[in-house]
Amino acid sequence: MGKKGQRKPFKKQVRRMRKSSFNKVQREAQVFHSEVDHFNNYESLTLDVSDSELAAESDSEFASQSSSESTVLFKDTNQKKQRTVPVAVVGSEGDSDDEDALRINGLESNSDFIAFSDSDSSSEAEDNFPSTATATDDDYTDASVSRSPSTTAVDDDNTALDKDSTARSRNSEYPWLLNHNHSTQRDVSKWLNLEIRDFIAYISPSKQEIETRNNTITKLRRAVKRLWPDSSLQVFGSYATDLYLPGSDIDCVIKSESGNLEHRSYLYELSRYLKSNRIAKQVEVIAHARVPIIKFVDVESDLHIDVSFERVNGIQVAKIIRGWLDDTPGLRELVLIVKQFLKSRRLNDVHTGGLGGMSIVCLIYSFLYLHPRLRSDEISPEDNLGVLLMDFFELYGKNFSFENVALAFHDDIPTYMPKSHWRALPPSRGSISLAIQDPLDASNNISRASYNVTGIRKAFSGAFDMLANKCYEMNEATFKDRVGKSILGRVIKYKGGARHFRDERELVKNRAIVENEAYHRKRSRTQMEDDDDDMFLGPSDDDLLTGGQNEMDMYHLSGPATKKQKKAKSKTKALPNREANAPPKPKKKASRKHTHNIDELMGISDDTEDSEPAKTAPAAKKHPLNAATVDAQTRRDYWLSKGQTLASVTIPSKKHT
Ligand SMILES: Nc1ncnc2c1ncn2[C@@H]1O[C@H](COP(=O)(O)OP(=O)(O)OP(=O)(O)O)[C@@H](O)[C@H]1O
Ligand SMILES: [Mg+2]
Repeated sequence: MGKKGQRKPFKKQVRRMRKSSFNKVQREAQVFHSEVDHFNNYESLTLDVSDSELAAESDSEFASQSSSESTVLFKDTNQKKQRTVPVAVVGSEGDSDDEDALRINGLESNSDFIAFSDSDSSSEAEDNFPSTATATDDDYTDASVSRSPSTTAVDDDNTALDKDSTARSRNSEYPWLLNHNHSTQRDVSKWLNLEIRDFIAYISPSKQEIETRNNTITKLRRAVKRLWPDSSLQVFGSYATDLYLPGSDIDCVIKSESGNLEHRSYLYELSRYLKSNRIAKQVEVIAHARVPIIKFVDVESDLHIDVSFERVNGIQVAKIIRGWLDDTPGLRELVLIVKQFLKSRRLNDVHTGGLGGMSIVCLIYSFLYLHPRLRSDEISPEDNLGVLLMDFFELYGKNFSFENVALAFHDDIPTYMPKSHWRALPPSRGSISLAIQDPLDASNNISRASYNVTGIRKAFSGAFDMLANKCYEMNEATFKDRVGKSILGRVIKYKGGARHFRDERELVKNRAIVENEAYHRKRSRTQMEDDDDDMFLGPSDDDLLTGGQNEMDMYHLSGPATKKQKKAKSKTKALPNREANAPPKPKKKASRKHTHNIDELMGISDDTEDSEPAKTAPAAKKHPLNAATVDAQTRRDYWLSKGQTLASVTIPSKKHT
C-alpha cells in the first residue's frame, strides 16, 4: 500500500513528461551551441507540459536554423535521423521495469546503443595480475553484493549474504559495490559521485601491481642494453601518466646514438633476442606501419608491451599529460571511467576504429578545461564526477558537431577550432570523423585512425540516456528499493578477477614516472630542448606541405573575432568583469581574453546571470549541483531535468513495428 502511495507522484510526473516534446528537450540540450544565447539544460528544471503540439514546428525550425548557420560549432546531429515515440517509463519497482523500458527503448538490444561486449570477460580476466586476484571472503558479505542490479531481491534478514560463490557471480559485473553501499544517499548525484570514487579505488593499482610493472621495465631495459649497448629505453603512454587500467599495455621507446633502430632488421633482431631469452611471448613485429613497433607479452608478468624506436615525442607527451593531471582535478577519474566504458564495448582499439588512450585523455582534458561551470568555478569537479561524466556523454553523444569542430591545443591550452581552419585535415568522405590535434604536432590528428566515430557517439549517447534513466529512477525510488542498486553499473562493467580497493600509488614509486622526470631534468640541464632534430620527430608530410605550426597560430582564440563574437563583445562591454568576482583559479594558464572567447564559442553570453556579481546572483540561478550553494530539492530537480529524456525515447523505425 505504502508503495503505491509513494509511486503516485512519480506516475503523475511521467504523464506530464510524456506530453512534453522530445524535440524541445533535444533543443534544450544544446548546452554548447555557439549560435544561440546560452541555454543551459542543467538549469532547465521545469517540466514543460504544453509543447507537444510544437514538436513538428520546432523540428523544422531547428533544421532551418542549423542549415542557415555558417559556423555551427555544436549542433544536435541525432534528432532528424530518428523518430520519437512515447514509451512506458521506468517505475520505482526496480530493475525489471527498467529492463522493460530499455528493451522498448532499443538500448538493451544494442540497436540504440553500443552494448557491452560479451567476449571481454576473458581479456579482462587476463588484465588482473594473479597476485591480486584473490579477495578475502569478507569482501563478499555486504548487503549490496547480493542485491546487485542483475539479481532479484533477497530476504531482508540477509541470510543469503554469505561467502558463497553465488554472491561472487552476482557481483561479478559491478565489483566496486563490494562493501560499499551508497544507496542511502538522498541525492543521486552524491551517490553516483561516490560510486565513481569506489570504481576508481577498485581499479587503481596496488603496490604489487606497480612493482610488477617496475620490474618488467627494469628487466626489459637490461635486456635491450645487453643487445645494443648504445641504446636506452624509456617508458611513455599510460604507465608514464598513471592513467592505466589493470590491463593496459606498457609503451616503450628505444633510442640509440645512431638513430637507425627503426630499420626492420633491428626490429627482427630484438624480437628474436627477446624470444630466445624467454622474456617475450606472442611477439608481433609490425615493421611497415607509420610507426614501426614490436608487440609482445612479457612472459613473467603477462603484461602487454609495445616497443617503438627512435621516436621520443611520446616521452614529451607523457610530461604534458602529467602537467594536465596536476592542474585538473577529476581528469584521472573521468579518463579511467571512459577508458573502461569503451574497453568493455571494444571501442578502445584504434585498429578497429576505436578511440585510443591518448585521444581519450585529450578529449576529456579539453572537455574539463572548457566546461563552462568549471571555468567559472561554479561546481567543484571532485564533488561532481557523476555530473561531469553525464555532461561528457551528453556533449559527445548528442550535441557535439563532429562534422564541423576539431579539438585543438594552443600553447598547451585546449580550444575548439572549426575544422575548416585546419587545412591539412583530409575531408572525412561522408562518415563523421573526430579531429584532435596532437599537443606536440599541430598537423597531426591523433584520432585519425578512429574511424568508428558513429559507434562511439552512439555509445556515449546511449550511456547518457541510461545514466539519466537510472538516476531518475533512483531519485524516485524508496530507500528499500534502492538497496544494492548500482547507478554506474548501468554503463560500466568490469569483469575479471576480484581486486582490492587499494590505490597504493603513494606506497611505491612508479618507475616510469620517476625516469620520465629524470629524462626531462637531464634534457633541460643539457639544454637539449632547443635541439629539436635530436629529440623530436621531424615534421610530418602534412606539416611540410602546409606548415602545421602556422596553422596553429592562425587559429588562436584571442585572434580576430567572428561576427558572433564581436556582437557578444559589444554587448558585454559595460557589464561587470565576471572573472574579477570569481575566486582565483590555481595554475590555469588561460588569459581572461582567452576565457572570454571560449565563453563566446560555447554560447555563454555575459548578459546571463553568470555575469552578475556573486553576492547579487540569486542562489537558484547557480548550477543546480553545486553542493555548497544549492538545496537538496534543486539537486533532485537537476536529475529530473535529465530524466526528461524518459518522456519519449528514440527508436529506429525498423525496430518499431
Ligand atoms: N595517433 C597518435 N599520434 C601521436 N602519438 C600517439 C598516437 N597514438 C598514440 N600515441 C602515443 O603513444 C602513447 C601510447 O598510446 P596508447 O594508445 O597506448 O595510449 P595510452 O595512453 O598508453 O592508453 P592505454 O592505457 O589504453 O594503453 C600515447 O601516450 C602517445 O604518446
Ligand atoms: Mg598504452
